[in-house]
Amino acid sequence: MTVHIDASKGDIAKTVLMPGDPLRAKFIAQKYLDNPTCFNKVRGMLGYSGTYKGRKVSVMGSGMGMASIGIYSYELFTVFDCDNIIRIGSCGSFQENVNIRDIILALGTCTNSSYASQYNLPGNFAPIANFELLSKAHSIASNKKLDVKVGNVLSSDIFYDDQEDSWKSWAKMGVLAVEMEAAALYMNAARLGKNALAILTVSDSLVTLEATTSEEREKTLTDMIEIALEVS
Ligand SMILES: O=P(O)(O)O[C@H]1O[C@H](CO)[C@@H](O)[C@H]1O
Ligand SMILES: O=c1cc[nH]c(=O)[nH]1
Repeated sequence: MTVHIDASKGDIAKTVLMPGDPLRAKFIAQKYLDNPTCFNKVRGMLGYSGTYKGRKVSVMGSGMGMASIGIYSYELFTVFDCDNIIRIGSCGSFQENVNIRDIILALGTCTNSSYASQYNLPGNFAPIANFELLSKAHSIASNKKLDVKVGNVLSSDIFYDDQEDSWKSWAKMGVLAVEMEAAALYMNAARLGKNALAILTVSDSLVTLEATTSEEREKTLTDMIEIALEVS
């Protein structure tokens, strides 16, 4: 038990799916897990464990931003002995060929956050996905005939950016999309010798300005959720 997660060690599976939104965690648990039980309600950050195809799996909200997922993923990895955290989130496209509802496997992350400064490295760290989780997700998506994109994303501390066009500089470097958590998750996993992957569904496009509604973001992310559940 921690001040943020009111559970005992055995309550949480080795693999945890983490959407940003705790209500998405509840939706996934109720729709996909057999015998789901809620292990956390602290701060409304709902967490559930159950079974999927006979395997124990947990799903818990991470909250928005690197500070929030930094806390929850650190506690899941260190106090609850979780081995794998798969973020399932939404993102905004930076590229013309990345359309809304497309799925991205975040191979690597760029960030404007200072999260890595805690490690006192003599240079910059490149946060990357766990290769086994990523290749498993990729083959599951291929078997489902889903055309997923694999590449770099930006994990940003800023949702409402005063520099409206700053994303174009990342786009020029081939960065596919922006979200707000993967870099911190990948750094915690690297530091603690654990495994992480972010699977993202494009909810809006900074290129075309198209967007999905918040109801769609909560309920229509089924392909991404099913890939993550199959990986678990
Ligand atoms: O859909 P989630 O997982 O919350 O992810 C994205 O949505 C939030 C911003 O609306 C940020 O958390 C961002 O990373
Ligand atoms: O962080 C995010 C998530 C979705 N869409 C965005 O534009 N930014």
